[in-house]
Amino acid sequence: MPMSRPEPSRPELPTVAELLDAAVVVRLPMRTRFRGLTERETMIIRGPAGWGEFGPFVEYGDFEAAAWLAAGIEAAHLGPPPARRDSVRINATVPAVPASEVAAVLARYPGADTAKVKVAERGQSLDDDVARVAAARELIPRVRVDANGGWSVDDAIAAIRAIGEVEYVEQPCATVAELAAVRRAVDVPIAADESIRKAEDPLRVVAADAADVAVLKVAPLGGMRATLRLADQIGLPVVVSSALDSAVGIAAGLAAAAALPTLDHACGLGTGSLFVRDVADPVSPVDGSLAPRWFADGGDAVHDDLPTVDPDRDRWWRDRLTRVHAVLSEPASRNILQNLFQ
Ligand SMILES: O=C(O)CCC(=O)C1=CC=C[C@@H](O)[C@@H]1C(=O)O
Ligand SMILES: [Mg+2]
Repeated sequence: MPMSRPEPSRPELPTVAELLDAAVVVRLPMRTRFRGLTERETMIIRGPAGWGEFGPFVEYGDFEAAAWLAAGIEAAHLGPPPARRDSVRINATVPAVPASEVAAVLARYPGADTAKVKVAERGQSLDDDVARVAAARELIPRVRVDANGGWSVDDAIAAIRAIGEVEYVEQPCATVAELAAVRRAVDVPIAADESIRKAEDPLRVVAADAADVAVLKVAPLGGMRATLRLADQIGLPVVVSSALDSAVGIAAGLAAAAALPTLDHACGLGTGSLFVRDVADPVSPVDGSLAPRWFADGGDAVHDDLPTVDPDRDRWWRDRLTRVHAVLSEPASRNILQNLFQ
């Protein structure tokens, strides 16, 4: 069991100079296209409590990125919350690959009993989805699918019927009202992802009876403690999932998952397998589970030789960090920091 420590007292919000000094921009090449990406750019930042990650996707604006920065600062300056378990069951993540490639993807998740299969990929057909899910189902006991809001209500109902039994369907449509309509029409459980992490009010999915499962991502929700607080408020079974983070962000996801009072579903924290190269030694799941790790003195180490970016991209990320830090420092953003910093 990882040691439980008392919660640290509220430190000062680090200055932008402090963060910039301790930040490294990296570009991680990927094995397969995922979320339209073949490389993942992100920033890792060292602080007194270890490494944290600031990796909002490049198209995100500064306001949306503020929660991601809060998460990175929390990790680097406060460290993880007390753990309640020493391993976290994870799902295999199957990108929208041809059915013939599913076995090779699943082979990277030894012992996993759950696969999350991407569906509704732009430019592909329902037949592609049905074939990909069937290929996964042949090899693994439990399959969930994620449509990333790509279906209309009618398309979702038809697709869910064609795909057949699954553990749940994640974000079949874009809006909360559509999720609720699909949920009323089918027997399959519905999970909300974008409807929580991109929502002004993440609890609307509950008020609208729109979901059976909450997919929670540490970075867009503003950190590990924010994730735990939302898990408590939302009152649905939770799946902690990655934001396609480097090993540093995954460590924060694992820490949040390890700190939850209850965790009954496999978590989407195995996306390290999608990278050809990461910021630290990759760890493969053992018996379908990952042990929490933390990148700090006395814990795990990030590589000395990091896959850094060219000066233009480095400057772009540093400018972004500077702007987003300014957003986070505004009084109106204090709620994002949840009173964790002075
Ligand atoms: O949940 C998983 O198995 C992996 C994480 C994952 O699917 C995602 C990570 C990052 C961006 C998202 O498009 C995507 C998701 O929608 O859940
Ligand atoms: Mg999702």
